[in-house]
Amino acid sequence: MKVAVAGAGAFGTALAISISATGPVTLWLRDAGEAEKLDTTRENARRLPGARLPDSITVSSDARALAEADVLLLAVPMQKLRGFLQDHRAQLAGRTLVACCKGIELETGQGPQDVIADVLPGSPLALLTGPGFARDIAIGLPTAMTLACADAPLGEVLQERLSSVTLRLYRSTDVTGAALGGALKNVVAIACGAAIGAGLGESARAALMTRGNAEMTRLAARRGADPATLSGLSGFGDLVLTCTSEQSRNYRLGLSLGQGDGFDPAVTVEGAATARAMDSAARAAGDDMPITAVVAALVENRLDVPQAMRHLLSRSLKEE
Ligand SMILES: NC(=O)C1=CN([C@@H]2O[C@H](COP(=O)(O)OP(=O)(O)OC[C@H]3O[C@@H](n4cnc5c(N)ncnc54)[C@H](OP(=O)(O)O)[C@@H]3O)[C@@H](O)[C@H]2O)C=CC1
Ligand SMILES: O=C(CO)COP(=O)(O)O
Repeated sequence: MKVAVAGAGAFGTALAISISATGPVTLWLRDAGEAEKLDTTRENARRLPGARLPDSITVSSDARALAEADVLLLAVPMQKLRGFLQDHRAQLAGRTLVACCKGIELETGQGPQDVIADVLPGSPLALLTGPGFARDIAIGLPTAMTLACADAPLGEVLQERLSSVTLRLYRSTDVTGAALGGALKNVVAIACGAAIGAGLGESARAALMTRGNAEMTRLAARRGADPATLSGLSGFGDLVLTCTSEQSRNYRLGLSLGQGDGFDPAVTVEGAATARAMDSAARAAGDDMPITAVVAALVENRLDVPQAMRHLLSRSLKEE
């Protein structure tokens, strides 16, 4: 089975390194100059400095490399996924597509699996998500993630090929639940970073994580997901990681909002657009998503952190 990773950002590079331990893999990136540099230096100095590319990784910017793969891991940011699929529709047709991004498309409210089905209907697809920082995966620290695939036999094949000695993949057939967990934990991480950045304390963070988890689970269940998925790696697991570590870009954006600092707009922070997309969808559907609503307001500068916290605390008292 020929495997390629599309997108040589931090995560795509880390996945290629991990998968190369058990077989050859192609790492595809769109920029020919960057591809040449990466191939020569064998280090992604821009996105994942310090991690060496093993010889079993072939670097390419040639779109034909996409067409040659049986399985393609899509490691581009959520808001760029549709454009990537449209640009390479011909090469991607017939391939098994594994979405590795976490988020909800701002314009449509769709998750990665829906965007793939929209652009390339009928493509066999899966989702790779869960708690794992690119750097940890790249240097071989122990990591467990979720491989979600509605087609159970295909899920088993992918789980077998994409797992390694240090990257342990658990299978699920609940693609909706896994996708929503991965998307929404980033929103809660922004809220937690904002609380810590504003000096509101660890108790506030614990409250946000717990009520955020309740919000994620409620929404996922309403959309047909198994609530148990949200207690697993792709939900609770990733929520814990992202809400407690400064390695997380979503958490760091929250910290900067709480501290009143600027944040580099070039950094990939999926939770910002996802909060806005989910807030609109929740309002339209009459769903109660208070943490998502305040994060959307924070990233749109409609509220500051003290106002956001006052808003959450002044809601009517209820049963847990
Ligand atoms: N980093 C991490 O620890 C983890 C990330 N993820 C998820 O993986 C996804 C990607 O994140 P990450 O790798 O960190 O992001 P980065 O910002 O590090 O990299 C994004 C990559 O996507 C490429 N890209 C953007 N648009 C396109 C396009 N239209 N066509 C081709 N390539 C494109 C960029 O290329 P260029 O350099 O040319 O702009 C860049 O290489 C996100 O959804 C994230 O949530 C999931 C788990 C862990
Ligand atoms: O999803 C991640 C870890 O599981 C990475 O989180 P950030 O995108 O916030 O850096």
